[in-house]
Amino acid sequence: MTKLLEVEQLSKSYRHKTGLFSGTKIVALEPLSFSLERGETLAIMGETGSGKSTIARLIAGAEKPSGGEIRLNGKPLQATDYAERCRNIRMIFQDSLRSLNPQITVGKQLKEAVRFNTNWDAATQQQHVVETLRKVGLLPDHYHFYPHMLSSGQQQRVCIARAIVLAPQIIVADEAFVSLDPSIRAQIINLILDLQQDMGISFIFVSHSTEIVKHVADKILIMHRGKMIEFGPTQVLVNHPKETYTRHLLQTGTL
Ligand SMILES: Nc1ncnc2c1ncn2[C@@H]1O[C@H](COP(=O)(O)OP(=O)(O)OP(=O)(O)O)[C@@H](O)[C@H]1O
Repeated sequence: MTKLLEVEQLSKSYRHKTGLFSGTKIVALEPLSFSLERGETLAIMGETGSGKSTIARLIAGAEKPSGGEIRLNGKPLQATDYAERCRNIRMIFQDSLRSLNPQITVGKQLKEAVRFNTNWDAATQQQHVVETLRKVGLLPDHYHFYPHMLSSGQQQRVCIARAIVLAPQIIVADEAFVSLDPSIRAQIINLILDLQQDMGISFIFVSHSTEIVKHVADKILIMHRGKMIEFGPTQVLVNHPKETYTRHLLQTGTL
């Protein structure tokens, strides 16, 4: 059976644009391959600068790879295929709360995506947005709220609503919940698990939290200095890691 997501020999390099090292190459990601099945959750872990966000951005299409291929349901994703990728793969960024427009109501912000991606009439669009707000634990009335009228936990729910409003196949979250209070973070993580069951969405999330990763992830990908050093089912990596680095990271929570 075709896998939902296949990443093959994906790599990324940057060039220093200015200064003494102008023109020299920075290898952010050495060629790596992995795959993800429908409804699975993949956690990407590793120290700062190891390439985690680069993988997240490449999968979400926020950047172009330097090499390799990403396939969704067996079909290669082209960098130019913006509309299709936007529908199927959504990203929740680190600063997602700031990405909400303070001057536009929650409902309108969500409706924009629906308007651009469907041919539904205005009433159906609005109904779909209200349903989506319900799915993330918000009320129909929140449609008319401006972001500042909501708590940070509710704002995070809006960001999740925005990510699921087009029923994507994959959501990529890059340290999206790190700034939340621990109790709210737990609620948001549980919401994601519920959505995953209800909608069959796959999640890819970058995290430094061993506790959350063990709780949520089916598979873990460990990065070290731009290289994937280990990838496999969570139980295998936690109980029988091949690399000392993975053991330190998952068993003691230290690098
Ligand atoms: N736009 C860019 N231009 C040049 N170098 C970059 C750029 N983006 C990332 N890098 C470099 O690529 C490497 C990997 O960065 P990346 O942000 O993917 O790491 P990370 O593991 O997500 O780190 P963190 O945990 O701090 O977010 C780093 O050395 C970084 O400096």
